[in-house]
Amino acid sequence: MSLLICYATETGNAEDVGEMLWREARRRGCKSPRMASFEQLSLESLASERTVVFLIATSGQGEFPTSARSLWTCFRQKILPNDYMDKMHFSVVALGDSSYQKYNRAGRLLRARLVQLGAHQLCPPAYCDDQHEIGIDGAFQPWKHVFFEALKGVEGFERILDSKDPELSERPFVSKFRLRFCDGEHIDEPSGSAEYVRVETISNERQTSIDHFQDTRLITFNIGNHEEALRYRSGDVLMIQPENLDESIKIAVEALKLSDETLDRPFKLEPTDSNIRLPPGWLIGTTTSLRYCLKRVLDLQHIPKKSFFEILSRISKDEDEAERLAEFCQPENLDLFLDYTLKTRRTAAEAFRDFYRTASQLSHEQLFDVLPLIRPRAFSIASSPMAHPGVIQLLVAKVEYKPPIAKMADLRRGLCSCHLTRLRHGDMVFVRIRDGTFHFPSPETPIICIGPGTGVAPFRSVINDRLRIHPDSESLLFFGCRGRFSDYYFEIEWTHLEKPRIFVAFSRDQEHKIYVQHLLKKEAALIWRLLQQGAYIFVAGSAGEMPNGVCEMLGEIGKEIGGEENLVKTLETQGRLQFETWS
Ligand SMILES: Cc1cc2nc3c(=O)[nH]c(=O)nc-3n(C[C@H](O)[C@H](O)[C@H](O)COP(=O)(O)O)c2cc1C
Repeated sequence: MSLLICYATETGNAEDVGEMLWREARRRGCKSPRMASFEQLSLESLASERTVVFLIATSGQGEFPTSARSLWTCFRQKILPNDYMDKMHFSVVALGDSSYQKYNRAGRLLRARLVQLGAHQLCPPAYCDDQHEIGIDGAFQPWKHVFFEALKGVEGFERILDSKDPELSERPFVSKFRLRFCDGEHIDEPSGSAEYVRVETISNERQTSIDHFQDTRLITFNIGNHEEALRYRSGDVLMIQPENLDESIKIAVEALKLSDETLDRPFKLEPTDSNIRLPPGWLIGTTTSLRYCLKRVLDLQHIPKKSFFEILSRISKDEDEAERLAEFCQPENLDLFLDYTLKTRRTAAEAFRDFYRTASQLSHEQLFDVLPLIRPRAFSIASSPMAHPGVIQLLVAKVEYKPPIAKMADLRRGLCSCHLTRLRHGDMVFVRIRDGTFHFPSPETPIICIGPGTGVAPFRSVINDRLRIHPDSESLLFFGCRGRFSDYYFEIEWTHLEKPRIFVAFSRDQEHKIYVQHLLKKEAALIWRLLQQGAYIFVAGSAGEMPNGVCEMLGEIGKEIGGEENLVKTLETQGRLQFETWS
C-alpha cells in the first residue's frame, strides 16, 4: 500500500508542495511514497491506485495546466462508470489565486469528478491562495495535519507517525541529492535546455518620465537565430529564466562562508530517490559549481516559507539557532513568522545572514534542500509577430519598494523585473514561448481591449498584427495611466495609427480620478453597437480593483442600453469576455 502524490503544475508550485508532502510522508513512515506529474500517468493506472493526493494548480482562465490537459480530457469521458475509481481514497490540494475570476477552478472540477467516479474523499480539500498572507502555506499547512490524521484510518497507513511523535525528530535528515566532486573537470554552463534558448538584448528603454516613481522599460530581444523555437502569436507569453541579483548573491556567499575555491569546485548531483527530479535542463548530466547554481538555479531572493525554517532547524548544529528557527514553524507563532518574513519582505539570502552559524555549516547538497529553484516568470509579449519581425519586446515595470516595516534599510527588489530592467545591450537571457490565455478572434471580428498600465502589452501586439492582416479591422483600446506626460506608454506609436481608436484615462491629470471604466461608460453606445456585431472584450492588467470595476460597468451598459440583465455572464460563457490579470 503506497501513497501516490500526483501534481499538475504550470509554474512549479504544485511540484514544490508535492515534494514537501512526499518528504514528510517518507519521514512519518509511509512506505515508499511516490510522486508523479499528470502527464506521466494514464487514467487506467490512476484507477488502480488506492491512496492519492492530487495537487492541482489552476492556470490560464480557470484551466488545467497545459501538461495536465490530456489526462483531464480522459477524466471527463462520459462513458466512465460511476464506480470507476471506487477503490481510491483521495484528497485534493488546489493551488490558485483568489484575485482570478475562476479561483481554483481546476482543483474544484477534479474533486467533483473524482467523487462522481466513486472515489472516497479522505479529508476536505485545501484551497491554497497566493493572496493569503502566508501564501500557499495558509491552507496547505492546516490541511496537512488533517490529512495525515485521516490517512491513519486507511488500511496500511495505521502506523504512520504523529507530527508530535518524539521519534520523528530523531530521524536523520535525508538530502534530496547526493553530491560528487569532480575536481579538474570542466564546469558546464548550459547555453539552453530542451525548452529554453538564449537571446541577446538589443535595447532597454525607459518608458516613464524620469521624475515618475515607476521605472517601466521596453526591452527588445533579438530572436533572429531562433525564429523557429520562438515563433509566437499575439497574446502569447515569454517565459524568462531570471538570475539572482548580484547583491543577493554577495549576502548569501558571505553568510554561507564560501571561498572562491569552494564556489568554483566542480561537482555533479544525483537524486537520492527516484521520486526526486533534477531541475530540468540545468543540472541533468552536467558538471556544475556553486557559483553557477547560486546565480542561475537556487532562488536566494524568495521570501522564505515555513519549510525553509523547518529544514534549517533540523540540520542546524547550533542549538540556539535551531531553537529559534523551529519557533517560526509553530502554528502559535504565526505573528513571529509574519513579522520576520512577509512584513519585512526578508529574502532567503538575508535569513542566511541572520542565522549565519547554521548557514555556514550547510553542505553543498543541503543548499538544494533549503532553497527552491528559481522559477521562470511569465511576461505578455508586447511586440507583434507581423509588425516587429526578428525581435520580441516586453514592457516591464521594475518592482522596487520599501518593505512595510521600514526598519529594513534596503529596498526590496523583484527578482525577475530587476534582472530584466538592468539588462544592457548584448546581455544574454534564457527564454521560451508559452501560449497566452487570450484567444483573439479573426481580424474581421471587432475587439475591445481594456489594458491600463503594463496591461497594454498584449494589445499593442494584437492591434498591430490585426492592422497588418486586415487594415479595416475594428479595434478599440481603453488605456489607463497616471498622467499624459508621466506614463502614457506608446503614445507616439498610437498617434501614427489611423485605427484603432484609443481612449485614455489619465487618472491624475485633473482633480477627480478618471479610470478606464469611466471611459467605458462614456463610450457605452459604441461598445454596445460593437457587441451587437459580435465583438470580443479583453481585459489585462493588475488584478486589483480594475477587473471588478470593468465588469460592473459592462453590467450597467448591458442593462441600461440593451436591457440585458446578465451581459457579463453571457459574454463569459461565450468566451467573448476574457481576462489576463496579475498581482
Ligand atoms: C498565467 C496564470 C494564470 C492563472 N490563472 C488562474 C486562475 O484562473 N484561477 C486561479 O485560481 N489561479 C490562477 N493562477 C494562479 C496559480 O494557480 C497559482 O499561482 C498557483 O500557485 C500556480 O501553481 P503552479 O506553479 O503549480 O502552476 C494563474 C497564474 C498564472 C501565472
